[in-house]
Amino acid sequence: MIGRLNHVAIAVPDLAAAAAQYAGALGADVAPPQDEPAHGVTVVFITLPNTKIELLTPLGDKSPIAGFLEKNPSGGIHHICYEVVDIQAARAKLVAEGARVLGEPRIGAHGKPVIFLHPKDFNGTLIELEQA
Ligand SMILES: CC[C@@H](C(=O)O)C(=O)SCCNC(=O)CCNC(=O)[C@H](O)C(C)(C)COP(=O)(O)OP(=O)(O)OC[C@H]1O[C@@H](n2cnc3c(N)ncnc32)[C@H](O)[C@@H]1OP(=O)(O)O
Ligand SMILES: [Co+2]
Repeated sequence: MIGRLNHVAIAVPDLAAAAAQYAGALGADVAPPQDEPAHGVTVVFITLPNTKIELLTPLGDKSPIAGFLEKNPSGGIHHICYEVVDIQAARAKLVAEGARVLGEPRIGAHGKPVIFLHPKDFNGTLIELEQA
């Protein structure tokens, strides 16, 4: 069911510093910051030849990544995002298999519907699915 790796997301305490490090020390193609108020994060996308990196920092006082950064104050890998062809079909299959799907599909940073799967059901890794 899952297809291409769309992005690996890294939660960071200082978005500007992390973006500058990727652009400078790592010589990467770094896009400007993008506020995503519906998701409680500000993101910076970094385009690699075979996938993307999403740098994330909290936006607002109810960010879903606040707890993660409290536990990992220097930052860390927060989620991985796989593409699926049909998000509703993927959601129905995962619910039928007993996985905890975190809410209904919502429009993500690429203007496409996304859902999240609880990390405790997937080897300690938070999974995002994005409709391709
Ligand atoms: C910009 C839009 C979009 C895109 O298009 O790319 C995004 O990427 S938005 C990204 C941010 N949004 C989300 O993460 C939404 C889904 N996440 C959630 O609903 C919550 O973060 C969560 C996964 C339910 C965790 O909630 P939280 O309150 O922070 O933690 P808990 O205390 O409930 O945690 C339980 C348990 O899980 C561990 N945990 C938490 N987060 C992660 C993680 N990212 N990776 C691995 N494990 C995680 C946490 O440590 C707890 O474990 P124990 O301590 O063993 O109990
Ligand atoms: Co993401």
